[in-house]
Amino acid sequence: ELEALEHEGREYILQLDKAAGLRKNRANLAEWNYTANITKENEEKWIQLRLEISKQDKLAWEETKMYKWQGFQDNSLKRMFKKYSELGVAALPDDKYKQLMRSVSGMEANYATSKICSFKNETKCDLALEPDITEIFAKSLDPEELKHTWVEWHKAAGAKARSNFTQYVQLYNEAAKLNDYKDVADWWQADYEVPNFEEQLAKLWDDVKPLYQQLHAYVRKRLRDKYGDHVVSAKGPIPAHLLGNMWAQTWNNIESFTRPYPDKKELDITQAMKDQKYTPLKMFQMSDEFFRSLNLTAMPEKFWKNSIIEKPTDREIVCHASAWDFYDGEDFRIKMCTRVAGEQLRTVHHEMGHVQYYLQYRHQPFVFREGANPGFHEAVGDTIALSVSSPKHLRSIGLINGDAEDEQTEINQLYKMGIDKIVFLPFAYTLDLFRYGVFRGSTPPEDYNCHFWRLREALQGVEPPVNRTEEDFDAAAKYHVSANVEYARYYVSFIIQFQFHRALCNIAGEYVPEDVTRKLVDCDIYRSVAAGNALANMLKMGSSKPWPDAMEALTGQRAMRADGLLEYFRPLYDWLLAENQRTGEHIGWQPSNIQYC
Ligand SMILES: C=C(C[SeH])C(=O)N1CCC[C@H]1C(=O)O
Ligand SMILES: [Zn+2]
Repeated sequence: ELEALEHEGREYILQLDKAAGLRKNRANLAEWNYTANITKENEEKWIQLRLEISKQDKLAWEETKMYKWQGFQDNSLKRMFKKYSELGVAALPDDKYKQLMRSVSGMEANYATSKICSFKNETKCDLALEPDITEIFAKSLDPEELKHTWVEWHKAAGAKARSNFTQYVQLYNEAAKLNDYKDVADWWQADYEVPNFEEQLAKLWDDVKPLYQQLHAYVRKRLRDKYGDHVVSAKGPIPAHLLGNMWAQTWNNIESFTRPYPDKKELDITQAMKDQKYTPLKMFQMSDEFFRSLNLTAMPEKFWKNSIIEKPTDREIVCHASAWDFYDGEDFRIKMCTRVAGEQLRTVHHEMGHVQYYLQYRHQPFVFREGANPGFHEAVGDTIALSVSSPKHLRSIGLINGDAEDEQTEINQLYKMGIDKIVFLPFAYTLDLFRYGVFRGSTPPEDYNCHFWRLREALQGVEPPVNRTEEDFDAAAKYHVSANVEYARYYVSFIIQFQFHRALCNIAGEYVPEDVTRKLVDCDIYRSVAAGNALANMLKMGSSKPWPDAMEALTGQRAMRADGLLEYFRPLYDWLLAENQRTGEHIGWQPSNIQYC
């Protein structure tokens, strides 16, 4: 009898899954049409379609509830039923669902179309985040220009989003409760399927904090050397506008004047890419070739036809890089306003990693066509980029000229990787610790900006360039806050990508513990079919099993741990400890003199 019920349940869920796949295809096409051409008409079409689809989702959900699936034998079948037992935002009544959709697309459109006036020419007021403002932050060494650009962007993209954001929090929390969660923080953390996710994040930060503090102290000293102690104090937080990035989330753009051994050549490959006439298409073709060298899947023909890899000039689009699965097994796309620069080559690999994951799990039921957890999806491309960023690989593709690997160039290399990977962690941690507080109500709207900056100062040791008030809303000046994209996934990714990298380097024979000729920092898995097959086996699983199973399949570990990252950066940590002692630099930071609460 139970056999028959389970058999009937399987028939049902597989047919439901196919129908759900078609709905995802239609929804993603409508979202693509809106974000690739931001108009009121396309926004309305996307909202109407999601409303129509929510009705079909609700019918399917009512029917699924009738099955006694908890008692089934087949774990995979139970996992499918469990996932389809959660309705999602469609649980909201129509009017509230529409309001929620409008508040998010309103924030996202504001972010994507915000323009500011130039510091150097105040009548020129058409500067967009990409490429104009990003280029200013990458190149300008004028603290006043950087301050102006920072303040204007945060006014246009942050403050303007405050009312939409407040409404979004209210409605999204209602949807969370309708799905049996306490609040959205609870809902977001459920995707990681561990009971103590937030404690795990805190433990990882405890493990990495000493390394971050040493790097922070060293960079603050080098910035003080550059700009003077009236701009950068000896013991306070670092002013956020001097770190080469609007959100101070990666400091790679200040490598040229802060690297440990300045007489050794610069490792940033942007100039070499420009000299060699790199184009966005060439960057994508190189990434595709790297994946193929691992015996992974080539980008399908539709990818090259349908993707947008350069900023269009005839319309407004969401420029923030994104990868898309249209759930039909052949239509996969990237939308990116690509610039020819070193950090963009990493982003290209990041996005191509998403598409490779889509390709590897495209035979799974639709409901399992996800990352093992959201952090896995963000880690694939970055893991490949760790090999691409190695001096050995960059030399092999002619982006850096030969230089004997000595102690000093290795420290410079680890420093370059550290100001990208280590400094990102407290930024990512801040962004969702802040939003957990917002969704839980411990951060009410009147405290949004004060709590945001209190966390940024406590964890990142950065301060705003000027005083802030609750007229501002600086969190929304970051894409993911304006676009309702959860961010702990990146914090997880920047930890587990080093576990993945170490495992793949081991399999490729590129890394042997304690063997100085096989160091992790020099590892390049390029052309290792063995490494590619191991990665593919993990990617093929999608979310069909709990993520510890996927982690174990590739690394032999069942938990996310900082040991991979700490092993990778060990030589840099030792160097920073000695260097900061030599210069007597204060480690850590005292409270800022800037007012923001
Ligand atoms: C490139 C993407 C698209 Se999923 C991105 O948002 N990333 C990649 C690294 C961190 C985060 C960011 O830019 O804030
Ligand atoms: Zn991503």
